[in-house]
Amino acid sequence: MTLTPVDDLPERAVRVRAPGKVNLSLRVGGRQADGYHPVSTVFQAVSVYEEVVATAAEDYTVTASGPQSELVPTDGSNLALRAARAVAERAGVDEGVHLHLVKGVPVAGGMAGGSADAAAALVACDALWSTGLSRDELLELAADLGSDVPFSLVGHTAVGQGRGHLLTPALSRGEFHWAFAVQDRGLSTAAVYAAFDELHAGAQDLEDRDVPLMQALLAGDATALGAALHNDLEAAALELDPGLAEPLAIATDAGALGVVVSGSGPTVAALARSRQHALAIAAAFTASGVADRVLTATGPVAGARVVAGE
Ligand SMILES: C[C@](O)(CO)[C@H](O)COP(=O)(O)OP(=O)(O)OC[C@H]1O[C@@H](n2ccc(N)nc2=O)[C@H](O)[C@@H]1O
Ligand SMILES: Nc1ncnc2c1ncn2[C@@H]1O[C@H](COP(=O)(O)OP(=O)(O)OP(=O)(O)O)[C@@H](O)[C@H]1O
Repeated sequence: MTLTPVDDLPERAVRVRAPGKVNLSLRVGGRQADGYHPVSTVFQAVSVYEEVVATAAEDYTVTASGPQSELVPTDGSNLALRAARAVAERAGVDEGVHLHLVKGVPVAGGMAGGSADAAAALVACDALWSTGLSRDELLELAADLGSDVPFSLVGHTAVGQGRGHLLTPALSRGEFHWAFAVQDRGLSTAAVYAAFDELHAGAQDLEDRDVPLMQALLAGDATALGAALHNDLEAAALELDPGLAEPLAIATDAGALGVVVSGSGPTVAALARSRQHALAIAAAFTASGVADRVLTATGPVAGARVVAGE
């Protein structure tokens, strides 16, 4: 098969874009026998993107560019490379691929950057090799790669249950505006869940706690959404990284409608009234020196999709 060359892509190459996420609500139960925690979460995909360019090759290799790309492993542990191998194995493909990752999502930042790479690689390899895997097959491969990978595939807004991998689409009206305080230092997701165990003995009740949040989304009401933001991992992230109290406070002072640690942190997500207000909160983060980098974004946005080379 020869794919039509598009813009600067070589022949037999596919470019895919996948979004990062914010957990608008993340409720966590007690650790299960398999080492994971049952969660009830509401994901929103945001316009902070990873790009993956997959080029036909004999071997499996990966390179990365963009902010913090030096932190991304380029050996077999790379989640995107593992995703490519999973597609090949499932579809019986006997060739390799070179993946180039353009990092836009913070690394180890709680916004699912590695998961977005994996979701993008699944979609890219499926297209590159014309494997024609079904949506359900891709979702199954995604869940095996990581709890957040299925959501990076589907995007928009969804409720996640189980490990976070069982998704139900949720209705959301309009566009929400965000400012993010990004840190160079990452937080290990496993370490944050372990700190959560130390802080919380016994299971939490996960049932029906997000009715006001779902209503806020349905109404497109940013003020109500801001009031409903919630993260059970926030105290654990703050325990491991007490400095995160500063961006949380700065965003509140700057009039954020709500502010929350994103997933397992350390990125802090502030919900703004408008695009202008998001820029003002980002400027407050920068001026006060509480972030190594700032981002502004909107949500919800689509999941992993081919942008060139199909
Ligand atoms: C914090 C969140 O980003 C919220 O969406 C996710 O729960 C984490 O998703 P992820 O990074 O894809 O996590 P995985 O790669 O599946 O798991 C990494 C580690 O996090 C812990 N983990 C993850 C998900 C979960 N429901 N319970 C857990 O205890 C486990 O120690 C696991 O070994
Ligand atoms: N393609 C990848 N990009 C980034 N990190 C990767 C990748 N593959 C494996 N990793 C490893 O996974 C770790 C977590 O990376 P990631 O950027 O996905 O964290 P995260 O955004 O906090 O994840 P989540 O929000 O899903 O918990 C990194 O420290 C890195 O060692």
